[in-house]
Amino acid sequence: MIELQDVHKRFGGEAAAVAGVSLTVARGEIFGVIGRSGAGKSTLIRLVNLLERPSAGRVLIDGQDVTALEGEGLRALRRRIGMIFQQFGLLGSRSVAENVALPMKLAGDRSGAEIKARVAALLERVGLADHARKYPAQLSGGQKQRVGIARALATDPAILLCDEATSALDPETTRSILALLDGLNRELGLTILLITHEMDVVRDICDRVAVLDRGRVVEIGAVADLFLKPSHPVTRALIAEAEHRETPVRQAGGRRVRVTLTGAAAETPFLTEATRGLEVDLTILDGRIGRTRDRPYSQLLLAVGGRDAEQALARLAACAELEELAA
Ligand SMILES: Nc1ncnc2c1ncn2[C@@H]1O[C@H](COP(=O)(O)OP(=O)(O)OP(=O)(O)O)[C@@H](O)[C@H]1O
Repeated sequence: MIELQDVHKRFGGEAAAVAGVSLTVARGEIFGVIGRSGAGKSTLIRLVNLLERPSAGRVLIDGQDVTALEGEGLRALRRRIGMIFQQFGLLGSRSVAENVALPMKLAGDRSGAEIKARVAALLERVGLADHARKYPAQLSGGQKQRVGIARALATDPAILLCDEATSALDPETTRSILALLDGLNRELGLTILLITHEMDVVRDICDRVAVLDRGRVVEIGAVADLFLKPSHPVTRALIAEAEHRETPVRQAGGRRVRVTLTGAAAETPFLTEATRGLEVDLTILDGRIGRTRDRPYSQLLLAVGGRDAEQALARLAACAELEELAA
């Protein structure tokens, strides 16, 4: 659906903002790109709808090379790709309904009555049916982003690009906007490419994620895999920051193992089962329990000692992924 092939973007003589990125976003997927400030995220997402032109490489949408599109071809592409922004990008002099109607008016392929009906339906869907006549300045940040989403969907795009769409919002409003995007993805099969510097956003809503560092993808994969077994230092640091913690502070004797379970197994009493009837000293040194978009996970750092430690570890290994760490 979205395919970037060895895409580069250089501004003047500076180091390349995007330095050879290749990735594919499947139809109907929510794909996240995460990275620190300056990593090249905004540039990357703007290359998809050609708000920026690649210096080298190709951008394909549904198999079509769009890199060289101009004029009507480019306008048609932008109607297939909606976009929302951190600062919402609404026109302050237009009402909510007028903001949402604008892309349809510009496209010029719907009657006034059709536009009116579609604006009403879109505002209803984003929960703003009662705010059509208001102006952006009268809305909260979350409401403004809802207008942004309605406007982005006005031309019925198959793809939605989200450029730090929740970064200006508080945590609760962020969750409500993510829930809206999640629902739209499921209902409409909307493909969503989002960029963010927040690992929480990726964990809650994305299917897959790429980590961008200095214009390059340093790690890519399913969110649960990357989140629970990060291999690149940048990924590790982003996760540690999101969880507000350093590596474990507790100490205990015995063998140190990291136990990871995802899916239904994560919600079983696996510690009880692993130690039932055994003489084991089990200390939980650290733990992460939560869920990614599609599955629950439990990841515990344990110290396992006592006479039957071996047996308990064997039982754990049978139901979980087990990684032994240096003591
Ligand atoms: N129009 C431009 N002209 C010159 N340099 C640019 C332009 N846009 C971006 N850059 C540079 O490209 C690099 C990547 O910027 P970009 O905004 O894509 O990163 P980012 O990961 O989105 O960061 P942030 O989250 O801070 O926006 C930076 O060094 C930036 O200064």
